[in-house]
Order: sequence, then C-alpha cells, then structure tokens
Amino acid sequence: MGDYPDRMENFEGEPVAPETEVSESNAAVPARLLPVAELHLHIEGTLQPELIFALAERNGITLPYADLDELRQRYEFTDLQSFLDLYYANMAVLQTEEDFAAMTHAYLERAAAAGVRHAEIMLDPQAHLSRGISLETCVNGVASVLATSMEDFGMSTMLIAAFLRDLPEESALEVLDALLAMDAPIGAIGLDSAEVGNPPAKFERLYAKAREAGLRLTAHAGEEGPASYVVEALDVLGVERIDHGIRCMDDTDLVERLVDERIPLTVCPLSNVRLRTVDTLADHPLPAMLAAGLNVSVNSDDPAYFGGYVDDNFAQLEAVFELSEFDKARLAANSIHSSFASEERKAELLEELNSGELAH
Ligand code: HPA
Ligand SMILES: [Zn+2]
Repeated sequence: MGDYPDRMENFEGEPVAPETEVSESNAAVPARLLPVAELHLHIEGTLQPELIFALAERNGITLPYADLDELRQRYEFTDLQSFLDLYYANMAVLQTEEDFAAMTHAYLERAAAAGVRHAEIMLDPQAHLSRGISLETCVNGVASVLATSMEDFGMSTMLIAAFLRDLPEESALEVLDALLAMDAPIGAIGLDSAEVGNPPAKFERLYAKAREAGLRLTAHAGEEGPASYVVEALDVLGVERIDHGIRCMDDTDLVERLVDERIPLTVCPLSNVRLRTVDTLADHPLPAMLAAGLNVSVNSDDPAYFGGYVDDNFAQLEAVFELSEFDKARLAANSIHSSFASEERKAELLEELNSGELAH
C-alpha cells in the first residue's frame, strides 16, 4: 500500500493510504478551515425549511405542514425511500428560475463558509419536468448562479445532470438529448434516487451517449444497493467515480480493485446515518475505508435534510473518530484529486491545502 507520508508536500502526488485506522488527535487545536471540493451534493437537498416556507408563500403554494416545527418533525427517515418521498414533495415550491437561483445562492454561501472551494452540484431535471417545470427554468436558474460562483464566492463549480434510476432509461435518454440540444452548461451526468432494484446496467445506453458527448461520468452505487452494483457501474457504465460506495466493504476483491485503480468514492457520513444505512456514526466504515487505502472524500449529499454541510460532517467525524489533522488533510486532498476540475484548478487548490499548518 506504499509509504505513509508525514509531510504535507506528499499530498501533491497521489494520496497514499495510512497504515493505521486513525491517528492521535489534537482536540485542543481548533480545526482550521480545510479547502475542500464537494463532489456529492444534490442542489434540491439544500432547500432549508425556512426557504421552503418562503418560496411557498412567494408562489402561493399551500404546504401540508402548518409551520417549520411540523416540517422538521418529518425529518426522521427509516431508509432512502422515506427521505426521497419528502425530498420530491418539497420540490413543489420550486417554480421559477428565481427560485432555483435563490436555492443555489444559499448553498454556495453556506458551502463557502464550510471551506468548499470547488463544488460539483447535481440537479434532478426529471423531478422538475414531471411537475411541469421546464428544463430551461431549472437548468438556467441553477446555472445563472454557478456562472459567477468564482467571483462571488471564490468557488469553482460544475453542474451535473443526475438521472432518476427508478424511471425508465428512455426518459433519461430524452432528457439528455434535450440538455445537449439546449447546450446546457453541464459537465457530467450522475444517477440517483431509489437504488435497490434499479441496477446501473439499466442505464448502459445513457452512459454511452453521455461519454460520446464528452461528459464526465459518475453514479450512485453501493449506498443501499449491493457491492455488485459498484462493479456494474464501473464495468457497464464506465463511471470514473462512485457516489457513496460504502457497501464495497462487503467485497474484499472489489476493495482491492478500487484501491488499485484509485477509484474515488464520494462518501456522505451524516447521510448514511440519517438514512439508516449505518446504525450510528461510530459504526460508519469511513475509518476502515481510509485504512484500506480507498480514495474517499467527505460530502454532505442533502445537507438540509441530513443535519449538516461538509464542515458539520467533518466536525462530527472528528468527534467520534478523533481524526487527526493529517487524516482530514488527506480527505481534503482526495476530494480535490477526485474532482472534475481542470488540472490547473486542482493544482491551485492543492497548493492552498499544502500551504496550511499541520498539527499532528
Ligand atoms: O442520497 C441519495 N441517494 C439517492 N438518491 C438521492 N437523491 C437525493 N439524495 C439521494
Ligand atoms: Zn446522493
């Protein structure tokens, strides 16, 4: 698995696996804001309860909750589907380009405060088309804010069109065609929604078409679904990155392959706890994944629903696992290396990361 580097400069190269699960922490030293890339983020999952109520009022929509407290009481999930039901229902408040822009602006502002310097943001176009909202409305609303993210927040961004795996592939193909026809500013495609029973192979043609169009490729796999879905996403879809992927730990041959090929896994610890994929944060496989030498990063998934943004994920991980400054810096370096940003932007962010003081 290679040597364990003990200096920041080593993060310039390929991140290297540690030989122990966790290092000594230095809890007395306040965490410095690590520059990170957020690679797994659903923009619709950033709709905070307050914004849901504000947009409902603006658009004359009556919500099925009397107030914020009643809405927050619904944030008790038993599995992925119980979350998705609320996630899709709350999208009803997104009606105009301005609504999509307001949601995106709020995320960028909060993410910048969390140390996010590059964000790859998924949008679920089919979830809006099915409500009668046009592709132009949702795509342009989000993209208009991303266009100036560097000037406004010092954050580079990429828009990822995510496709709903519980819908037929034909629907995804039609939407991808429409996105390409309108020259939508997307850099990649993803695959999300209900995983079990909707294996990656169902979307073979979609991924072939996206690859042909020059788009980067990622897909959710191994969140609730089995390790075999991760293998399928790699072998049939040809994805470069796996979103979640925690179930890979059930398959030692797969872990070895992911390590060898340095396949990025965009892990979302608080999401996994809230969706009951793991019992508690203390049971999360992240330390074991790091110890195995996997290329993992920390992401927030749907921060408004799962109890926190990237900084909250890091803070709670630190509290439970006593991650060292070195472990955190490695996770940050992994996120940057695993992004679809330009090589120039990656180098800039790695330099920023390496210029910080390490307390370990
Ligand atoms: O965590 C998730 N998993 C699958 N689909 C999703 N869509 C939004 N969030 C998620
Ligand atoms: Zn996700």
